[in-house]
Amino acid sequence: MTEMKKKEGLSRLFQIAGQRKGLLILSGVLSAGSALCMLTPYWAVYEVLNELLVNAGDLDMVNGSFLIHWGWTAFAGLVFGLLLLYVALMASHVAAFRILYGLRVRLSEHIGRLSLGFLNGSSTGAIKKTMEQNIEKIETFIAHTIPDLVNVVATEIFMFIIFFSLNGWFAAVCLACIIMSIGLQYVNFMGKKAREFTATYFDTQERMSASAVQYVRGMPVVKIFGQSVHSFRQFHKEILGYKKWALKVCDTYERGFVLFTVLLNSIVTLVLPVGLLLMQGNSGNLALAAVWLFFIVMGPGVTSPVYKLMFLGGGTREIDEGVKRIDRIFDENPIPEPVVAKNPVSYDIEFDHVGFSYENREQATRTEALRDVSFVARQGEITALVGPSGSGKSTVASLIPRFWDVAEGNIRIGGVDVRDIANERLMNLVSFVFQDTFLFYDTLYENIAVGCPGATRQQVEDAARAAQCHDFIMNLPNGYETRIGDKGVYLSGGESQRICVARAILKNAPILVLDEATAFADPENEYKMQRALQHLIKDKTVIVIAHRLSSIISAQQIVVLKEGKVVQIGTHKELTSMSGVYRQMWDAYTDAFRWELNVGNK
Ligand SMILES: Nc1ncnc2c1ncn2[C@@H]1O[C@H](COP(=O)(O)OP(=O)(O)OP(=O)(O)O)[C@@H](O)[C@H]1O
Repeated sequence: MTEMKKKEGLSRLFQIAGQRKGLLILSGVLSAGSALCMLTPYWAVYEVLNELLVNAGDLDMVNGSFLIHWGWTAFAGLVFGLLLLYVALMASHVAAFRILYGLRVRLSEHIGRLSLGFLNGSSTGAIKKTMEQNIEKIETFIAHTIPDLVNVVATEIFMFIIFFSLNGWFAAVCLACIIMSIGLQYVNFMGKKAREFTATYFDTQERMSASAVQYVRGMPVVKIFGQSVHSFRQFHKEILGYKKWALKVCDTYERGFVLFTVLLNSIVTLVLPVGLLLMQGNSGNLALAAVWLFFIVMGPGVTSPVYKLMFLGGGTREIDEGVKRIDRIFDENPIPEPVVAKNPVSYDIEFDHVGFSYENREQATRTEALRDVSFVARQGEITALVGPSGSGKSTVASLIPRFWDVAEGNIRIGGVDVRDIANERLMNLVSFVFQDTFLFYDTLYENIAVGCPGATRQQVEDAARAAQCHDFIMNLPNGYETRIGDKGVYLSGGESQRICVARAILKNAPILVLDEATAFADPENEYKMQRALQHLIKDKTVIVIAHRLSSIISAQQIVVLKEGKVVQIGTHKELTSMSGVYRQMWDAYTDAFRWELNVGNK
């Protein structure tokens, strides 16, 4: 892989395509053969013109069967050419889909080895786009662009062989037109400045579509907060920005493009005077006249492959960008597996002087999230993490299953550093109920059963009962077989979260991390869920991140974080009996509660 990553642009694309060299060479050869066959009509036109001109004085002398023979030859050439092209495209498609399959498998395997932090972050949208669209673009390159490219180049080469074999002067005029126009396009589009220019143009285009999406998506917020003018102003600004660059691009490339088109279409204009000059001393030369006529009729034919070449070039740039994004994921380092894996037998979690910073590679910055964090979460106890927003609670929880690796200190499970536990084993040790629930597009049964693939139906239903979701599932039209998202079946935030809790209950891992797990529940369900959790957490190491302090009063230990540091540790009783961050939070919480009651009593 390392060797592969060094290449960029077209050479990188050809390197990927090279994985199925045999099929692609076959496709190229067939495509070139098809180009050759497709030129038979040109040859036929020349032969027919020649026959007609030679016998122009007495058309009765024209050999009719000769003309019909060439007519059939042209037809056969076309049919055979199309047939070859069909087989060539079949070969290139087979190659493309095999390469795509291999790439997707390798990418999936690689993503499977990456840290969960990378996957859980904002990059998931980009990964999805890479897996779907960017890989699809490679299909376009291998299945279409390569055979097209071979076809276009072969057509040009064969055409010029025919042209030069007929007449060097006329052929040279056509060749000069083509070389000059391609050169002009190259200067127009390939210069460094032009590339930067195009990049800015694409950026403004992307910003405009992003802004449009935001405008539409944020419509409820925009309406409720009366921000329509401001929000539309932003969208309007992006449209104007795009317009400015679109006009600039048109203005800049206009002259060059016009010149390119004029030059390409000037073949006949140049062939005519050259023919006149050649015919001057040779007015009776009918063979030369036939050739001249041939160039007048067929000369412009060499230009269409050039146009095709130009569009192929434009498409290749976009594919190249897609490959860069694929390589960016391959560049992401997998989570290192321990050389000698150790297996913890007890499940106390110990944070020992842990320090951690989030890294933003694009902007080359770091955000320190945790500093010198030390505490022990004991097995069979609930450890609650509390603290103001941004104090690092979620970060502490995510470091346990190695979403990221610590920068300083150690995290140990049963005395074993998490980095010394095999990744799969670590994943089996920890159940995580996230703040943002995730349900698969599948039945509710499968959504719960995913927690423990070998579970029986009874176990799945028991888990659902414990998480207080059995009743609402049974009220749905197809019960456990209801598919989420189908026929307008959607679950509320609380219901989705309970499905995730059921999944965690079924997994029955010795370590349970609950990130705001009961946040969406109404008081009655919260009580029921608390009871279910009580049952679930027996003998387990439980870490709860909670904002509603009432839900963690009974926790055996509360770790209070502030600005990434542990500022207090104790039980609710101990922490409320002393001044400090927790007391302030508790006072604020109970004040808010009293305020709510007072308002409610009025
Ligand atoms: N993926 C990330 N990339 C960069 N910085 C991050 C990332 N996630 C969190 N942070 C930063 O790390 C710090 C701690 O965030 P964290 O989410 O752990 O806090 P929290 O206490 O869980 O907050 P909240 O209660 O609001 O969920 C914050 O300053 C936050 O901005």
